[in-house]
Amino acid sequence: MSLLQRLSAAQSPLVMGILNTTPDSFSDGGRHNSFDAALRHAERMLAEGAHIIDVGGESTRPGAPDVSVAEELDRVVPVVEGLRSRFDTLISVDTSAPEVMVATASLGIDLINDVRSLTRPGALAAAVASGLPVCIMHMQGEPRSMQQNPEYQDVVAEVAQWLKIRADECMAAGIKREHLLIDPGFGFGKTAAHNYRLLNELASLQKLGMPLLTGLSRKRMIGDATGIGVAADRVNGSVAGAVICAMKGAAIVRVHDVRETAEAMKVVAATLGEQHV
Ligand SMILES: Cn1c(SCC(=O)Nc2ccccc2)nc2c(=O)[nH]c(N)nc21
Repeated sequence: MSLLQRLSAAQSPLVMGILNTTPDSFSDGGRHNSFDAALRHAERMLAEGAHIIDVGGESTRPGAPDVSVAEELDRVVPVVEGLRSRFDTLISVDTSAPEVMVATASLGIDLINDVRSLTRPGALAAAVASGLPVCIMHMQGEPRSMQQNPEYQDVVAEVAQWLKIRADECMAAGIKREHLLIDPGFGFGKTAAHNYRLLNELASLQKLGMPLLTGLSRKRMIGDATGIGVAADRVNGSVAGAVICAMKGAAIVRVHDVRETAEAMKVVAATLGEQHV
């Protein structure tokens, strides 16, 4: 089934497993090992219940070095080919580069996941030409500086307004409305207070009429609330966040800890599924 078909059939959010292809995410740093390790990681996430694998070639952490398009292509294209040939899974590509969108669209991906919402030169045209569903995400500023001093009058209203305007611009450029997903961008130019206000009022974004994708897994906002400094140790808080997103209407949750999240989504499905007893 296509991504959109899966979304409409689901009783609880689809689980999007995060697959990092950046060599620094593997101890040896070698390219070959990174490829094998990435495919093994994807295989494990699929076995644990992931519906979508999100393949990213560029780290968007504050302070992360810029990655050339060539380097991003080198990391992402082989992994997408490997996933497509080995597994039956939905694939999203986490990129802002039009060249990467074009290259991976021809390989058969199911979603463009651009944290910059197609604002790079050529990205909007590439997304329109691909005919693929696109997730647009709110970010205040740029990854390098976005966390220095995030400020809003009303973060929920401003994020909603920004997403509506950007969605309208994408539709005006030729992206079909049913191909647009929206995302509040937890951690992208927000303080902990901003992030938790957005989480608490997530349901209000449903008025925009597009499926919600959320990604708070292992992020600083979870660390702030739990006092856990090491990202990989933030599993319980991340699963709690995914459940809150699910109960407030998220259609896709982007996570590191697939097994734990997929189990939690079964409890969500049991809860939300009981509409007519
Ligand atoms: C690619 N991508 C990212 S990368 C940032 C990240 O995971 N940081 C992070 C991860 C682990 C620990 C600390 C920070 N976040 C989103 C999101 O929230 N929504 C969508 N749609 N895509 C996204």
